[in-house]
Amino acid sequence: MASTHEDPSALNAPTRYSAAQVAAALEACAREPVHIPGAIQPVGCLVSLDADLKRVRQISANSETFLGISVAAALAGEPREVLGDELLNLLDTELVKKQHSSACVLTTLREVRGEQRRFHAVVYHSGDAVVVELEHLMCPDGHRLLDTVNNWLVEVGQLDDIDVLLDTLTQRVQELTGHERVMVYRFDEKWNGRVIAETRLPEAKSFLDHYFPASDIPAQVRRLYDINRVRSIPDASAPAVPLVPPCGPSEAVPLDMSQGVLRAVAPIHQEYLTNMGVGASLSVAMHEEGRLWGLLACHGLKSRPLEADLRDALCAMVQSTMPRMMLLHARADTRLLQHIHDSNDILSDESGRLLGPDGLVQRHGAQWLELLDAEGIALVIGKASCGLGTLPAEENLVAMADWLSRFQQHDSPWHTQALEKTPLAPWQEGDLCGLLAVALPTESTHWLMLFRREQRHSRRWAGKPEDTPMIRDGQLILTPRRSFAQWQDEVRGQSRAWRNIECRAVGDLAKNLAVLTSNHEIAQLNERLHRANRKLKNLAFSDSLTGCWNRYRMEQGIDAALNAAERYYHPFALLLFDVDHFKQFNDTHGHEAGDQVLVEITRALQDSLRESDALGRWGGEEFLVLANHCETQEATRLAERLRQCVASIDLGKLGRVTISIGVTSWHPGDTRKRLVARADEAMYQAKENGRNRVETVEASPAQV
Ligand SMILES: Nc1nc2c(ncn2[C@@H]2O[C@H](COP(=O)(O)OP(=O)(O)OP(=O)(O)O)[C@@H](O)[C@H]2O)c(=O)[nH]1
Repeated sequence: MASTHEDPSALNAPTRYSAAQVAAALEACAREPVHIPGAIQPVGCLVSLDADLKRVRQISANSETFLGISVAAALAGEPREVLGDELLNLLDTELVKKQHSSACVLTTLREVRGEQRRFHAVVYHSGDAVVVELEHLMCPDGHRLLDTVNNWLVEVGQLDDIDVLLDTLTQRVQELTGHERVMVYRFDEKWNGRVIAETRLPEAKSFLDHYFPASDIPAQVRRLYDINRVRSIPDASAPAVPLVPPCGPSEAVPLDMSQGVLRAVAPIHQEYLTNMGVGASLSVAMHEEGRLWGLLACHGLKSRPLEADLRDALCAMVQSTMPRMMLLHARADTRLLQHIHDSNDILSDESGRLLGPDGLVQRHGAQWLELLDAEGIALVIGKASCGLGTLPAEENLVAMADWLSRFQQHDSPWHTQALEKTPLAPWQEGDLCGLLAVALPTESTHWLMLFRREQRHSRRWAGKPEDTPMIRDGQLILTPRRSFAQWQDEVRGQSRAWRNIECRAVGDLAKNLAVLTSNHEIAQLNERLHRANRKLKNLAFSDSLTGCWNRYRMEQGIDAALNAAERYYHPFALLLFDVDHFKQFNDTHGHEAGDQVLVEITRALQDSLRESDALGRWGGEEFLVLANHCETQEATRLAERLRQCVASIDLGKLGRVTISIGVTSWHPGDTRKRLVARADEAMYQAKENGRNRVETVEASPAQV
């Protein structure tokens, strides 16, 4: 038999009951007033007094056998006669004067039928009344119990594994109380219980790993566990002892016994225990950060008297287990977060270049998938996505992200175990039915998504849940289950649930990814800006035909050289040249061929110049060489070398060209204009003197 739904309360209903009928039955069950039964269990005796402790209001019908005083005498007499002076004084000082709102435990000696008896008293306020619940203390051995609790405190501190911790707790409790079966029962988010640890004797059947539907422990019973951690039923079949009178003198409802230990067992619960084969039961609530987390549940196959002191010691053991368990949970959670943070520590790849979204997912995705136990990870950025592992098609990822962007809050994770039950169902693919999605904080259309596969599993229920409901007086009511024989259903269409800590880890991951992808976008933008700047700079400073410096850049170069020369006396020279008979060349071979010649000359000369020298086009077919750290003689030698270089260029069918070079060198007091004019004069002389030659003009003596 297979069931695809998740709600165990629905599981309780065979198909002939409607959902509304089941809901109404559950609600009726949850209203059952279990805290005001008007009776107690026979293991003790209850006395309720006026708040000023002057009058007995109610007493349980077993007072004669328990305290040696008849109900009539107790109600007519003084509280002192019922409880004894010692307890009455303690009540006054410990509960009334200190205004305790929760229950206190007191012990007292009192004579009963000529014999001194020791009593354990749980005392508490209930409405206007002060309530005293008395139990006999048979063989008080406080030291043994203190030792047991102390030993447990030491042992608990040494256990580093939650499963071992809970198993050990059930073992120690079983050794202490002798119950045939001791279990830790954990609630899920829908209040179904699952037995996660168990110690039992061979005669008790195992409930380990079994589920109990939420209706087994209805809401009002769970609420009682928030008020009162312990529920002890030493004899499940013992008849209840009524309170006399049934209500307090001025009250219309029976006494609220939420804080006590003797509260009578509701008939429905008695029937439940009997059907389960349980003769005695003891449950201690386990809270995690104020919320009921589970129960330590002890079952005796027969009735099993339980010393009140032992019950208190057991409660202390369970309470001291919870902080340790929370610590171990917190440690495991911290480890997960730490792993996620560690994997984010690498902000760039080995070469120092920032990785883009795709690079990041490819590089770290496998690790994240392993840590988060997921099948696929995708980063959806607007209309595009990148990812790793098993994922829906890109258009489906984008459609899901689009829906999330429009309909979900962006500051908290969105998750599901069953996509088919959400509006994202149309885009679900295959068995990827679990999704955890977090918006990147920088951009609401960017989503980090993790997918989990369906995790089909069987749930073993303790008894067939359909056994529960029945029709009484034309109404569906919940009755205790009659059969606890194992029954199994199969859960389909669901992935493993996303834990809170996993949501947090993915939230942190999304934050880091947002920073990394923004950094990458900024880096890319910078790179583009840088390239554009370089291009602009080249355009502004270089000659478009030859690629050498343009006139503007050359002027800057001469000015810089002039400054360096004036300040540090760094000499430099200018070489101005143009192509001989270039007009004729152009006329013969065409302007384009002329251009080609200028390019060839530039390439050849640039190869033969030093790094510190610069070649620039001064205008038309005129070029300038700025030769740094260079005096006239050296400059003239350089010019000669350049002349020869040009003359040796083989232009194929175009033949060869020559250049005439005018050289001048810096003299103190020179300006750019003066320098260029001297170079021009020198070049003119070279032309005049026959071309294809070098001439030098020094500064005039007047200038020197
Ligand atoms: N192809 C080409 N020709 C250019 C360029 N700039 C200037 N010229 C030409 O260069 C020639 C220069 O001619 P002129 O100033 O008469 O001098 P020349 O013919 O070289 O004679 P000399 O300099 O006296 O040897 C002109 O025909 C210009 O059109 C250019 O960028 N490309």
